[in-house]
Amino acid sequence: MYKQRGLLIVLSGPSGVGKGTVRKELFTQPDTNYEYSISMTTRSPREGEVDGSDYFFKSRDGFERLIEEGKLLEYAEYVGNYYGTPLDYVNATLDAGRDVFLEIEVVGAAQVRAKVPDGLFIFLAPPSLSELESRLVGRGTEKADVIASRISKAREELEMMNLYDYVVENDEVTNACDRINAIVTAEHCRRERVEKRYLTMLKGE
Ligand SMILES: Nc1nc2c(ncn2[C@@H]2O[C@H](COP(=O)(O)OP(=O)(O)O)[C@@H](O)[C@H]2O)c(=O)[nH]1
Ligand SMILES: Nc1ncnc2c1ncn2[C@@H]1O[C@H](COP(=O)(O)OP(=O)(O)O)[C@@H](O)[C@H]1O
Repeated sequence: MYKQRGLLIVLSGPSGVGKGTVRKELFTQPDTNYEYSISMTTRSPREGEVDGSDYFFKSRDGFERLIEEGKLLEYAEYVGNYYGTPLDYVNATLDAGRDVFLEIEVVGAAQVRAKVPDGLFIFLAPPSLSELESRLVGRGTEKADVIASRISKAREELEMMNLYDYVVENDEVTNACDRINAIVTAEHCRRERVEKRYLTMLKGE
C-alpha cells in the first residue's frame, strides 16, 4: 500500500541570523506538526544547554565513531567542532509519515540535498550583513575570536543562498515563523496534489 513519507524540512543560514530563535518559536506554537531532530555535536555545552534536549554532546572520538558506522545523515565541521544529524531518527520519523525539522549549517544542508532531493530547503537570511554582525555580537555567547571566525564564515554561507528552495528574511521572529509555516503548508498542498494524481493513475491501470 502506497504511503506518503513525512516531509524533511531543512532550515539553514549563517550563524547568528536567528535559526535557533526562530526554530524555538516555531516549536512553541501549538499547531506545529514537525518533529525536531536533535543534533550531535562535539561543541561544549553553553550555560543552560541540556544534553539530549539542545544537542547530544559527544567527544571527538565518539563522534568520529558515529561517522565511521554510518550513523549520520550528514555532518560538518564548523568553526572547530563537529555537528551531525542522526540518520536512524530521521528515517524512522519520516517512514512513520511525520515531518522532520532540521536546523543545520549550509555544508550539511548540501549533503542532505544530495541524499533527500524531495526535502524542503529554506534559507534564513538577515536583513543586512551589519544586522547579522550585531546579532552575533549581541548574543554574547562566544569570545571575540570565535565571533570573528563566525562573521567571516557567515559571508561564505550567504553565497549558498541561491541553492535553496526559499529564502526567508528574519526581520522579526514572528514574521519569519509565519513565512516558514506558509511555505510548509504550500508544500504539503503540492505534495497532496501530486499524490492524488499518482493514485488516480494507478487506479486507471
Ligand atoms: N551540519 C550540521 N550543522 C548543524 C547541526 N546542528 C547544528 N548545526 C549548525 O551548526 C552551527 C553552529 O551551531 P551552534 O554552535 O549551536 O551555534 P549557533 O547555532 O550559532 O547558536 C549552526 O549554524 C547550527 O545551525 C547538524 O546536525 N548538522
Ligand atoms: N528577528 C530578530 N531580530 C532581532 N534579533 C534577533 C532576531 N532573531 C534572532 N535574534 C537574536 O540574534 C542572536 C542570534 O540568534 P540565534 O537564534 O542564536 O542565531 P543562530 O542560531 O542562527 O546562530 C540572538 O541574540 C537572538 O536573540
